[in-house]
Parts: sequence; structure tokens; C-alpha cells
Amino acid sequence: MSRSDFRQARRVVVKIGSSLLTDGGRGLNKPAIAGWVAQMAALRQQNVDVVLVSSGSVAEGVSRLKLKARPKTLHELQAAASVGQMGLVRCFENEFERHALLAAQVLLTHDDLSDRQRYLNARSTLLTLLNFGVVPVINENDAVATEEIRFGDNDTLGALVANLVEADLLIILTDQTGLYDANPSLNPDAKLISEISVNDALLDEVAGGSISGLGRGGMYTKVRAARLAARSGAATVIVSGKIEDVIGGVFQGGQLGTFLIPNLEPLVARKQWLAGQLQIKGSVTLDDGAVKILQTAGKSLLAVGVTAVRGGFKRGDLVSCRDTRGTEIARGLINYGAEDAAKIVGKPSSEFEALLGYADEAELIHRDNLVLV
Ligand SMILES: Nc1ncnc2c1ncn2[C@@H]1O[C@H](COP(=O)(O)OP(=O)(O)O)[C@@H](O)[C@H]1O
Ligand SMILES: N[C@@H](CCC(=O)OP(=O)(O)O)C(=O)O
Repeated sequence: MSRSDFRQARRVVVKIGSSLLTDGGRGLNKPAIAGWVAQMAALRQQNVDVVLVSSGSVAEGVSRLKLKARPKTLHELQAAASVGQMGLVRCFENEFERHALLAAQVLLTHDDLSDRQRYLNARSTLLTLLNFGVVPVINENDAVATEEIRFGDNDTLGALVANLVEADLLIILTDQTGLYDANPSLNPDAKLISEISVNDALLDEVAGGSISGLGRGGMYTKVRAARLAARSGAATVIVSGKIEDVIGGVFQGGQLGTFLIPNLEPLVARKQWLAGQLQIKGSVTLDDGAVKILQTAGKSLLAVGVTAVRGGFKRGDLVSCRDTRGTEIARGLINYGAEDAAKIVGKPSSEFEALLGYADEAELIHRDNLVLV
């Protein structure tokens, strides 16, 4: 993969760090935010889906509450984040509105992405927002995220969101030009790394922590995020948010910041990621027509093509799709639990509501969540 491929990206996650957003802790940098929003709006104009992961709630809360320093206790941090998040969303909403775009606040905790059912729910919500042309503005749900369930840094959250929505590109905007071969805040001779494979062991040596006291992870969590994002095939660029039209420049393949090259093609990566995610919890038997459609047309699996259901799986679990001889054809994340799936097999989605009393997705397994074996 090379930078010129970024132009083909259909879905981009932009992550903006605390120190940038709050201008080194001096309160929200509104002119800069206006600039990034304009750049994201330009991507939307080109029909590229944009998801924003924005930090800054704690830093903005500290500034609004006029605290002298970032609080140390968790409850004070949570209170500061709650105050600051108001400022963040107000600012983003105003700015997106100028470009006739709707934004949506989505606050996530680690649990939301590790629990299969909530993972699927979060995914459906985000994809639905993107279908509506809305820009989701995501942050960690700091008010309730206790130590055990924290992502802690938004680089990790950005990468998990990139996995969740299967983004092609993760752009991490920070206060440095990119990743250097040593921390440039401490070493004036440090040199910028323009491109490097996410697998390169050098990364483990050069990526240090944050020293500003505003951000949390430094380059260490950004490198880890790039590796996580690469698991579903996304490329990552770590770049300064201060460069003019930085988002557009990266998207056009400009030599900006550090490009962390994913090690696998998106499709292969996605397949491995899905397969490696979980244990198989059950199986569904497909009729010959459904087998053919899955194998040749890359379509979603509909209940109408399923003849039987086995196992005690829940919504969001990984199930194996087998032909009538029992040979595995594909595996994927199923949208209905075993009990409900058994009620709708062989039926068109128009009958789901009458059969179940509710209707969720029209597909039993969406093609994005399905990999051929
Ligand atoms: N090798 C490196 N190259 C660049 N910056 C580094 C490196 N190692 C550590 N850093 C630190 O990482 C910081 C950026 O991360 P962080 O403060 O968490 O910002 P953000 O809020 O954008 O996530 C830089 O300001 C720098 O001090
Ligand atoms: N959720 C926290 C962000 C954590 C954080 O500081 O992240 P980052 O600046 O990206 O290293 C907040 O909004 O303040």
C-alpha cells in the first residue's frame, strides 16, 4: 500500500488529541477546530464517510472550571470531562452546521466494544449515522469510565473505532509533525520517519510517552493504535494538526507526517481479524441457492436461504455457515440469537416483525461481517 491509495479511501477516522484541541491547555482552539471541520466537510463533499474521535473533554473541563492543574482523582477527572464535553460538542455542532452537516455525539466505554452484543449495537448505530450522512463525534464516556474499563487514551479508541466501521484510513492529528526517531520534545536532533511498516521493531524503541501533561499516551499509544487499526486493514498517518489543510493533504497522498503501513491487504486483514476474534458458537445450514450467492455474489446471508440453526449462540456471536453436507462455507457475526433465528429461518425479512414481535436487521449475517472460508 502507498500513500497514493489514500485517495480511494471510502471511510476515514480522524482522531484529534487534547493538546491540539485545547491549544496546549488554554481552552478550546476554536479557529483550529473550524479549520479541521472544514477539511472534514470537504471529504464529505467527495462522499467519503468521516468519523471524528475527539479528545479534549478533560482539558476543556479543567479550563472551564478554572482548575490550576489536571486533577488527580478519578471523580474530579470525570467531573471535568463532563463539563468539557459540553464545550466540545457545542463547538463541533456549530462548526459542522456551517457546512450544512449534522454531527452526532457517541460516547463509548471499553465494555461497549468488548461485549459482542454491544459491539454490534455500536457498529449498527455508527453505520446508520454514516448512511444518514452524519459525522459521528466520538469520545470515551469519561463520566462513567472507571479505571478498569477505560481505554484511557483516545488513540486506542480511534483504532477500535476504525476496526468497528472498517475504515480505510486513520488520521491521528497531534502536536508533533509526526513520529520521530526519538522524542523531539527532548532531543532536538530527532529525525522524522516518513514511512514505516507497523511491524517494524524500530517503532518499539522510538515511540515514547507524552510529556505535555495534556495528552495521555504520547507516541507509544499511537503506534499501538496503528497496529490495532492494521488488524482490519486500515492505514494510519500520524501528523501535525497545525499543517494547513492537513486532512485533505493526507487524503491526496501528500508526504505529510508518518505513514504506518499496514502489513496486510484490507480483505485479508479483515478476514483474519474476524476469524481470530472469537470462538464459533453455533452454525446455520444454508440451502444450495444461498451457498451459491455467498460464494459468487459476495452478498449478505438472508434467513430465507437458511434451513436449520444449531447451537446456543447470541446476537453478535460468530457462527459457522455450512452447506447441506455440513461443509463450512463461511463464518460471520449473526444478527439474531439462536432462538429468534430458529423462528425466522426460511422466511423473508418482511415477516420478521410478525414472527418475532420486532425486526432488527433484514440480514441474518451482513456481508461486512461475513468471511468465506
Ligand atoms: N518518537 C517520538 N516522536 C514524536 N513525538 C514523541 C515521540 N515519543 C514521544 N513523543 C511525544 O508524544 C507527544 C504526542 O502525544 P500526546 O501528548 O499524547 O498528544 P495527543 O494529545 O495528540 O494524543 C509529543 O508531544 C511528544 O512529546
Ligand atoms: N477522553 C479524554 C481523552 C484522553 C486523552 O487525553 O487522549 P489524547 O489527548 O488523545 O492522548 C478526554 O476527552 O479528555
